[in-house]
Amino acid sequence: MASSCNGGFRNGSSSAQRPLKPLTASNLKSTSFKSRVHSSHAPPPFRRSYPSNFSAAAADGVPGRVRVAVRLRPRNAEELAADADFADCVELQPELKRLKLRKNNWDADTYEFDDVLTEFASQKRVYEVVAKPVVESVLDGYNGTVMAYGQTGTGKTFTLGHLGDDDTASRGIMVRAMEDVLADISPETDSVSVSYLQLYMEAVQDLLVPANDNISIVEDPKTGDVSVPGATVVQIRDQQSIVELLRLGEANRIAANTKLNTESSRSHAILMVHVKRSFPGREDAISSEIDNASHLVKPSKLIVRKSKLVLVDLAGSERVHKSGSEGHMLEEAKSINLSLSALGKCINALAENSSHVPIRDSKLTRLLKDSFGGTARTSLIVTIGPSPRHRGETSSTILFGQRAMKVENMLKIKEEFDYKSLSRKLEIQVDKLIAENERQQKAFDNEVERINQEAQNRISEVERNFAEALEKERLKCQMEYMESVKELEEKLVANQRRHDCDGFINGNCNGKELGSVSEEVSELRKLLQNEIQLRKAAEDDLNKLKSQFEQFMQPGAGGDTEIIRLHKILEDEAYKKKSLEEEVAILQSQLLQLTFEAGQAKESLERSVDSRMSQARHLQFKETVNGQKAPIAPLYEHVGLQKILSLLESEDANVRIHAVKVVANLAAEGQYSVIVVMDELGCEANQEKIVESGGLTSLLMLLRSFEDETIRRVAAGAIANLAMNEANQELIMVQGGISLLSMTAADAEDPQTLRMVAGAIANLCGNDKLQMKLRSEGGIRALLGMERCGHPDVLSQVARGIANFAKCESRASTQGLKSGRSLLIEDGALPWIVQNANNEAAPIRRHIELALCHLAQQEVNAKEMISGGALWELVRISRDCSREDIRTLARRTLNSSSTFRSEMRRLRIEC
Ligand SMILES: Nc1ncnc2c1ncn2[C@@H]1O[C@H](COP(=O)(O)OP(=O)(O)OP(=O)(O)O)[C@@H](O)[C@H]1O
Repeated sequence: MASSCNGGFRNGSSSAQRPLKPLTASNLKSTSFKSRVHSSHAPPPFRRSYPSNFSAAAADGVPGRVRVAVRLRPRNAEELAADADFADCVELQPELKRLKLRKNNWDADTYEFDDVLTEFASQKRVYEVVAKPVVESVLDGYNGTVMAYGQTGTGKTFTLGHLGDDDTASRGIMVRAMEDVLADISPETDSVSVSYLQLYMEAVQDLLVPANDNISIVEDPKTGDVSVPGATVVQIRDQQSIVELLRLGEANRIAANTKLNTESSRSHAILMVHVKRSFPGREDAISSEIDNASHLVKPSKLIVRKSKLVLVDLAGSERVHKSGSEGHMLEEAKSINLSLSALGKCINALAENSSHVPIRDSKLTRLLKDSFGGTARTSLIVTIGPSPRHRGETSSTILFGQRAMKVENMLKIKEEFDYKSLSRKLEIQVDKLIAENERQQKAFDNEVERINQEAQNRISEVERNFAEALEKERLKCQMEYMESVKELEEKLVANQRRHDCDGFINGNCNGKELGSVSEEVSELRKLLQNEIQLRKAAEDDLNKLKSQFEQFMQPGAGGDTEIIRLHKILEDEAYKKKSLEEEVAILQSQLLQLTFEAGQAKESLERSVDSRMSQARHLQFKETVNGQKAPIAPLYEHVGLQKILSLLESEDANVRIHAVKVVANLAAEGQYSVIVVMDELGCEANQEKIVESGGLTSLLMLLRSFEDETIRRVAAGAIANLAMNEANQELIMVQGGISLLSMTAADAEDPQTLRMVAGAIANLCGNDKLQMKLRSEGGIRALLGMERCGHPDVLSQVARGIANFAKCESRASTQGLKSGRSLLIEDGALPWIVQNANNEAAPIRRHIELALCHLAQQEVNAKEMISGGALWELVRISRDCSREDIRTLARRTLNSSSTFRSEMRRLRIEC
């Protein structure tokens, strides 16, 4: 049968091809059994540094010849008596590692062994020479075998299995080997387990559980490794437990009393010690895959080495006639001899490099497959007795040993990564990391939430504090202002009274006191004047800057392009225009002529009107149209109103200007006529005719014209005049007049245009029916917006409009047609009203005074007026207004309001 390439009773011829050796190989190569003795300070084998190629070398194998030592048993009592006159058949030369086997008195054969142990060799010495190197190899990861072979009664069991209960010095190899193994391993990373078997009559039995017999021997088809999976395996943790196990095994081992040995073992005893050791792997031995997978946390990468120490106490070879075996014992002896013979044949085959090693001839050879010609480090001790009576058996034993010495094994370390352990560690680390990550994420989220909440709380608190502080400050300023005004007024009144009284009694006044008050008042006035001037100057500057900005913003190139484009259009239209020019010129001259005639006719009419009021209004109308002669009533009789109105849409700007002026004058004259002399003269109002003929629509259209400010100004003036008539007011609204006027109010800069627009809106403000619509179409805001102009005439119209609106609201409120606060207040008019209530321009002041009175007549406005500072203005009006009727109105208004009354009481103001 061919030997396995994976070791075990194989041909050893290839051993010379293994160049790499582990450190332990030096021992293996040595010609002696000298042990590597570790000092107590030496690190354990797995903590030694290995050459970088250690693993590779171990994997490929290193040669290791079977070591053989011979041990001579001392003469026993029987031999001492029986052989007293005879010399020993062997002579040992231990220093030369030689044994001389006497043939006769003058001749001897000399044999060399790896070690020669005399009858005086101690058990300790035997262990260190024979077994210790193997044990160390096992601890390094190799398989190892220590086997005792010899004639029955020569001391195999004594050498191997003696427990040394009475004398520890006599402990055999098994106990000592386990001691060394247990001393070397680390309980945290390593483990040791044993099985104890006997091969008896070609059956494998469990010495630890005797009922467990006939155990199968299994060979791994890939590796060739031999195992006995059915055997009991016991984990060993301490020395005591191994001794007990060995004792148990010894008790269960079959022995018999023979002539040669009272305790002759009738079976081969096999102690299998499994050593599993783990240690950190080298970085380069770890696959990159694992490195990648563990880039965050590198768990220790464990390498596991599994080795096996096999200690074999063979049954003794015997000559049946010498041992006196018969019957069953004879069968036992035959079986023993058969298995030993099979072993001898295998060793012979291996020693002779035979191509066939009869490994399957016996279970013993199958079990020892790895020990001879395999991967194990094997040490054989052959035991011999000294008696010349057994010279033949001794010679046979020596020859067995000599042949065994020729067997070359290929030692290999079997190591592997502990992937299971690594995977378990990685899983634990991953779980830990996930848990830690989740914990940190949760903590982070909570922290963000907390910071957010804190920030929100802080913002809310700051906002609340700010609002409270602002409100407090505002109330404080208001109160201080009111108190100071009150004080000043009281002081003034008191001084005035004192002065009047003193003057009445003494005929003269207290010049000093009066003088100081006057000075104070004039000082305040001066300050006020300065403020107004500064404000005007600032507004002028602002307007200048605005116009500069607008000029700056006009794109020169773009403008030029536009002019060129328009010029081209004009050229295109030139022919058309030219043809119309003649007609226009004729019409213009007709208009001028008729205007002149109309003026003359009007003057004659005016002379017949003897009224100062009408003259004043006449003058006003003349101003309104920018110097245009007003009385042109008969004009349309000559030209035709339709013709004049059609000229409003003329292409020629000049014609449009003339036409709009004429219409404006007609409207103004109509107004005049309607109010003053219509009945007397029996004339129809021009306004009605203008409106009927679509003039209002044309005028509103002209408001959209941005090209000529004059046209917008005059058109707005005409609309303002038409807006004095209630019927026209509704028409203006219907035709979208408010929007157009608001639009003009928003973008016109010319104060005169704004005055006309403000006047028109002011007129509309006086219409009770149009209040809501006017407001909803932005009329009030447009009116207020024009105060930006700052021109007194414009402000006067704004104030008039507000007064008109307030009057209508007051009236509606009184009639129960309106509830809720003033739309003026809602549109933000109150601050401006209060600010201008004491405007130095009398027309503005009067309108605002009236407006304040009207607003105050609506109880619902009272609180807002008080908080807005209007109360003090009303009090001032009730006391100081130069017009008696307004003073009375203000006083009556204040006294009729419970809200105002209680506030005045609180402030100790009398009215
Ligand atoms: N070196 C020794 N020194 C002292 N006594 C020894 C020695 N070797 C053997 N003996 C004794 O010799 C006897 C026989 O030994 P042992 O039983 O070990 O032989 P054996 O080879 O195992 O025999 P068998 O093969 O029959 O089992 C025992 O009593 C043992 O104590």
